[in-house]
Amino acid sequence: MDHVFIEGLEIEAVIGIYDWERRIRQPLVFDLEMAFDNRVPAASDAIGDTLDYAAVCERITRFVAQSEFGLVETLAERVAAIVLDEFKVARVRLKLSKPGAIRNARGVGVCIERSR
Ligand SMILES: Nc1nc2c(c(=O)[nH]1)N=C([C@H](O)[C@@H](O)CO)CN2
Repeated sequence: MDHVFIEGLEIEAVIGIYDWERRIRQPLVFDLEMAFDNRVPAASDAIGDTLDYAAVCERITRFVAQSEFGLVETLAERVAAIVLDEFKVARVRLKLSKPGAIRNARGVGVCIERSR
């Protein structure tokens, strides 16, 4: 199966379980791999036939920037649901990284794969 991917989408949000984390915004990084048959847009050369990665980035950014979840697990699940429901994607693999959350680790977070 083909994919459309988004790599390193950076968005700041309120995220975390500690009191100090509720008072600041922290950077989050999203990587997504979305199952999509790219043969149709390849044949038509029409943006309307694509899974438009710009539209997906815009929607995720709008949602995440106003979110205030405690766990990265919750946020990842909600973003995956938006991609599946609103963009008619059959399967999405999503990695959500919270860089700088743990000293000496480049990033921590979750990887999930969900399908409709
Ligand atoms: N599996 C998880 N572990 C932890 C999370 C989380 O969201 N999922 N969050 C924290 C804290 O918010 C941490 O990021 C602050 O350093 C700890 N563990």
